[in-house]
Amino acid sequence: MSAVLPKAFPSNLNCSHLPAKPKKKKLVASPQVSTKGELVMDERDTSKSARSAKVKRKRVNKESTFANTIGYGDENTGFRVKKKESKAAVVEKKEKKIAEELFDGGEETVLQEEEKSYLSDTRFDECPISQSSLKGIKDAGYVKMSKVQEATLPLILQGKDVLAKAKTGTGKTVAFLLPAIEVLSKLPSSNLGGKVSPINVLVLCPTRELAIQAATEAKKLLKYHPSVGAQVVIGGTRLTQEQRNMQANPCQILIATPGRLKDHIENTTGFQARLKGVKVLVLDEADRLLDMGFRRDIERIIAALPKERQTLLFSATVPKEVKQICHVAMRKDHEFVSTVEEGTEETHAQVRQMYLIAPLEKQLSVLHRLLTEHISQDSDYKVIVFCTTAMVTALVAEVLAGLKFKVREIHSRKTQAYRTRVSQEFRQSKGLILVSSDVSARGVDYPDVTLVIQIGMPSDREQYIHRLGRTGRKGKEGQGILMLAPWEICFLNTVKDLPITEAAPCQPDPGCQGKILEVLARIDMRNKERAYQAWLGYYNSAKGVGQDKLRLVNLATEFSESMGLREPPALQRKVLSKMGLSKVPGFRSI
Ligand SMILES: Nc1ncnc2c1ncn2[C@@H]1O[C@H](COP(=O)(O)OP(=O)(O)OP(=O)(O)O)[C@@H](O)[C@H]1O
Repeated sequence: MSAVLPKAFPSNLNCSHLPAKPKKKKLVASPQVSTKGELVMDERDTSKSARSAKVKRKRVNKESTFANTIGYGDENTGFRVKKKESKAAVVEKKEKKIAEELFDGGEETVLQEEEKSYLSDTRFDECPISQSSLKGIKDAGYVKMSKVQEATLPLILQGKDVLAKAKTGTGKTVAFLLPAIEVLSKLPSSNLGGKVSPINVLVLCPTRELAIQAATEAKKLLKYHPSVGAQVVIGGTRLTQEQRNMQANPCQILIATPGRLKDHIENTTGFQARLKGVKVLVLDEADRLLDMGFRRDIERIIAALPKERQTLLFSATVPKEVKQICHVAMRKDHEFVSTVEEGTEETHAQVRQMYLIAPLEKQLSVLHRLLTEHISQDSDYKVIVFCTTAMVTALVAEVLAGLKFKVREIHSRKTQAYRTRVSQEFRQSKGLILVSSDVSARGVDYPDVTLVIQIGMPSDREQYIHRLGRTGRKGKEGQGILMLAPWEICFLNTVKDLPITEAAPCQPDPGCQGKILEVLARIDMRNKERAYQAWLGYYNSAKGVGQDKLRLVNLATEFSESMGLREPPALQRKVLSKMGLSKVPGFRSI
């Protein structure tokens, strides 16, 4: 099913690359409903909307039946109440309320129908899991298992090592936490309860935000397991504080980022001994944790764990290399589970993907146009703009704030307290743009993100998929736009099997470039220098771009011009040397 894009996104806009968000149709009487109670569908309704229409039609029929019963019925008058007998006034009021609820519910039903795609038919209460876990699940509002949860639970409960692949936003966190908690709850009680109990479940996550989020999910599931505790150890917080927390509170489940965990292994008294209790090791975003950036830390951590343990690897992307090296962590006879059908895309069909090509000097004004269009279409907009590096993220956020967009920024140069606060705010907000580096690329579960924009080529295909996966979660619709400079087109080769289509060229608003230059002129020169250096560092090691150093000089100059600079900033000699660029003519150094 490649490249079939729902026509429900018409390209009838000024900026025609931006799909219009299908308007939620309220099921009050409207011209869309014929006198026969059928839904009149316009041309845009294709298979998906037709599916929704079925549900809507059901509601409409319900409405007319209900309307007949209570004396509504004139569709053209908006189901106004025909006042019959005055003694019926109270009843009428009640009925009207019910009718309103029914109609509001109609819209919700449509959404739920669409959202069901990631769920299986199996209910949690049909599974062999403890009452305490079931109560936690119920309180969390989960009734049916998602497909990946259904597929992995029996295997994990049998004690198998599992490598699991399932699309973004389909409930992988619960898929590994729930059975891990079940394994824990079956351990002899000597393993539980004491304040300095061994660590039994170790979950590793590549980013701090993700670790915090997994801990929050664990706490929901542990609500009725009073003697079991989950703690988090992540960078950017005080090591001593974490040491105290792990001493003072039950900590059978530890959720950690690799660097900080290694720090505890090396510096926290008694920690290694506690790790000897690990029965289940989880690598969330396993492909990321096993790539070169983390591999050493992971090997060091695994060396500190008992060999007799169960290991679970989860991710939305499992490239071949991961299958080849997963023996680093898992037993040979592990099971590979994928809920992504062979030959189908790893991205969601309900997320429309587009790319557009814009030279660097136009990218900010194109971004301005994309955001303005999107905001005008959807007052509940929630957008993530991904940038290549932390300092470029900071710069883009500053420009967008200067252009009066409602923006927050998140990247590794911010303190952890700030990151946690912004992350929390964005999770709960609507009408907000989050400009982010890859700290938000994987795993972070922000509900109802309407659009993901990626500026510049992502580090690889997997990162593209994970960033895109911040929208269209739990079966909802979403949009993704990848903005590339003309010389980044090579990246498209890596995603050519995905249904990503080219957008029509975008004409920025006249006058916008002038405003952007004004904003750029007000930005501190140091921020531009940092962005330039970071940009250079990123593309210097980017596949398909960084090899030709002479070309890189020109591209970096283009980037500095896009920030309104006449000449590129000078870099410290040692920085150029670290990047292997000190002998390349054309860079200015100090
Ligand atoms: N069975 C379920 N029913 C309803 N909602 C669920 C269920 N399981 C998980 N969820 C919710 O689905 C959302 C997505 O889950 P989660 O973040 O674990 O997805 P994921 O597959 O790990 O995504 P990613 O690949 O981006 O990390 C979360 O808000 C979670 O609370």
